[in-house]
Amino acid sequence: MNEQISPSQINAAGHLTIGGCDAVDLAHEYGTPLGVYDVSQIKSQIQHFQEVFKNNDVDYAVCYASKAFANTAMYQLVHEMDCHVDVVSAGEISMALHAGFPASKMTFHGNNKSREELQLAVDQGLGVIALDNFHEIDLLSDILEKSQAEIKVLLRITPGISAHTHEYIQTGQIDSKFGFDLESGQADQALQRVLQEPRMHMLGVHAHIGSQIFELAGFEGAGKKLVDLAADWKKRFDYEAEVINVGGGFGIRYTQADRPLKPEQFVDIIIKTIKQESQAAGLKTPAVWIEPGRSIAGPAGYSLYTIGSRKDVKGIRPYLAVDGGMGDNIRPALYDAQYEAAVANRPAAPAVETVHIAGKYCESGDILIQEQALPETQPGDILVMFDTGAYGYSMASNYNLNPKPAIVFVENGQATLVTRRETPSDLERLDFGLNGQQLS
Ligand SMILES: Cc1ncc(COP(=O)(O)O)c(C=O)c1O
Ligand SMILES: N[C@@H](CCCC[NH3+])C(=O)O
Repeated sequence: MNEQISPSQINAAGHLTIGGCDAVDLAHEYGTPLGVYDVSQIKSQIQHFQEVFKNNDVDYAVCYASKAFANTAMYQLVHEMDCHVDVVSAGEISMALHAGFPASKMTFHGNNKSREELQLAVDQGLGVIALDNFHEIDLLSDILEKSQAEIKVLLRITPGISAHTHEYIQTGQIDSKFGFDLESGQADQALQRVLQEPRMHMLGVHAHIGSQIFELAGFEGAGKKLVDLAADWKKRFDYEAEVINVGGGFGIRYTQADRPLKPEQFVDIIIKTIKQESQAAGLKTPAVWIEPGRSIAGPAGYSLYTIGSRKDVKGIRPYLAVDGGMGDNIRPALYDAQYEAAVANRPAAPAVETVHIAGKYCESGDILIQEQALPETQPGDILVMFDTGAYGYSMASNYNLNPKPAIVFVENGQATLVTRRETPSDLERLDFGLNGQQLS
């Protein structure tokens, strides 16, 4: 049996349960592909982060990086759990506001925020703008002056750390599109500029070295660099950072080959590093902010698919196709990301073969799992893919005009539909006919 499944998750019918709900019943009731989130897993990961901060006696904010997975219910849930959020677009800001998430607890990120997005952030009174470049400082300055408003800012720094992860999800190396570079003096210039802006309140520094990182050294290095920078700024510009935000990126287990530290263990070491280095440099201990996305949403998410066609090729692994694929999870095609799966209606059955799990999209690269050991399967069986909660639904597309799946939250045996499945009319709603008129 897959090591992701504990015997207590198998019910009397022999089916996998998620959050106390029968996965096969969920698939039949809500249809497939289906995203299922175990709410108690989300809550307990957030609590683990919060406990680590409390144990280390530092001021903090856990800012959920909502790009990992956002819908109205998720914003409500993380608000209930006393989190801040990291938002990166007018869409994320609007949905968070719609969900009742307080603007004051949002940090706005992005390497090319538009004037309209910055204006929205100012009008709504967002808590913090993470400034990424000089163009943005000019835009924000102009907007604040015209709106007679003020706002807190963080400076996003590129710390010059190449984290060991897929190159598409590295962000801390010098050759990066994000943030102010340290080596060339850009970061110093940005600080001096912001300190002259009467309507910007300089809160502190930010760095995010990348995503799905397992090595501690990168996080420790980023923490040290940010404290060194804060100490240097205190000395040279008489400015002391109140907040050091180390971003997210804590790696999670997708397959047996992954053996990361627990996300809160990374954070514990980051906090200790920042505390020690600050004391050694004669600085007050700053508040430590983190921005975990994947580590909160990823392990709590499961994708349910219905198994359909099968193609056996002589001498080669069979292709077992499911009713979703790269449209609801682009990660295997984009990053060669690895996942594990099981048959939800027979999770304890012994494996008899190794198959490719193929999606239904018109791309040869639409393979969700290259090698998955499975028991014998028939069309109609329900396949569960584990740890799909981050960057799956949020990166979903309508390729081949397939609708995006529904999302269900489960907890204590109760299921709640929180995002309905798209329908063909959802896909047509933005279109006009050749004559420029909406077709009835
Ligand atoms: C600025 C920033 N913060 C936080 C995150 C979240 O990262 P992760 O989902 O790996 O925790 C990202 C995405 O990589 C990011 O760009
Ligand atoms: N989308 C990426 C993570 C990028 C995070 C955004 N900076 C992934 O699926 O792994």
